[in-house]
Amino acid sequence: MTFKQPIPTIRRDADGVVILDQTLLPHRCAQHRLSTLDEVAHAIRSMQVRGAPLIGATAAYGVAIALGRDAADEALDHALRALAATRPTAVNLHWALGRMGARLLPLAPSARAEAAWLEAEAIRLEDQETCAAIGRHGLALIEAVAARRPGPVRVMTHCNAGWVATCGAGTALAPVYAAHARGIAVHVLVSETRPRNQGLLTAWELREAGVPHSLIADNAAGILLARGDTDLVITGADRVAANGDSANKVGTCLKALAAQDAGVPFYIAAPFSTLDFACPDGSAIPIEDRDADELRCVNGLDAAGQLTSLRQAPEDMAVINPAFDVTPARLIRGIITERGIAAPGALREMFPAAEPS
Ligand SMILES: CSC[C@@H](O)[C@@H](O)C(=O)COP(=O)(O)O
Repeated sequence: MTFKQPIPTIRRDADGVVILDQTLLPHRCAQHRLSTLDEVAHAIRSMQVRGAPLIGATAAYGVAIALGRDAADEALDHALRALAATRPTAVNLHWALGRMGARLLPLAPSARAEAAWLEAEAIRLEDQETCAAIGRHGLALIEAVAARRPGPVRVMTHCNAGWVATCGAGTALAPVYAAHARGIAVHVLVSETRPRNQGLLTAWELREAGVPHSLIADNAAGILLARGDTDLVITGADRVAANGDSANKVGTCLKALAAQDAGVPFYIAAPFSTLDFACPDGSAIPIEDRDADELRCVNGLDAAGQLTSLRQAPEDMAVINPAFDVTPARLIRGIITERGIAAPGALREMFPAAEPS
């Protein structure tokens, strides 16, 4: 059964795109139209759109939007650079821009805008297929647990790697949706994911889909793993190095360490476009540092139901805010891709023809 996004995370609208604004979720479901390169770059930087596969698709549409105004070599070069500068860690962004550049640079300027729209649409549609295939491969892991013991299969995840973060069903949540569709009982443990609380997006989309879940504090993961309340951990990734080291939302590595200690298998689910064979290991993955106010302030609804930002730490409090961490390959049982589940140390053997992104 093909997964249909309840609200498209991105769709073409004439010479622009309409996005689901993730900065307002889970409190408000609002869509915005983006019609300039600057608006697209801002949407990615501010995380109105976020999640590695969706960032890549959005950037591809951003190129098409820019070329609709000016398709000369300089304008194309400017669009590719401006979008590449928005966020450093998710390699899908750079993969998508590389693909757009390779497709468009050889063309005459007059042919570029139309070709850019077609290529961006292709990236979006391919992501739907990719998510579905990740779901099919990951489903086998959930089925294996369900066959072993009664009761719901308890899957812990971190951040949001569901449909909201992609153009399809998601990556880490795709196996969960596939299991739910098959009638296999699952219960998802959703960590909050401070400071940006992407776990709330995960809890929101699971609730909308009727998938049982519990929101947990990030710091509760250790005890829930140690006392045997978790069968599997599955998270997404923003960049997987050639040796299998995987960057994902900060806090992922702590879950992998706790999972290893508790003997719970830890999996990464990511499309092939997240594998970066040009990056030898995790130490070469650029880690994004984000604004200190993400920690000093919390967003939520006030008593009148208005979205508001509350300061919880003084304006001048020193903050360190890395947005991602790197989970070493030795802690990862497998990487669930659309082409199958690979052992992290065997990516090159499993995908020998892979081009560096
Ligand atoms: C399918 S999304 C995979 C990852 O991009 C996701 O787990 C993640 O870390 C997202 O980070 P974000 O900073 O919210 O873009």
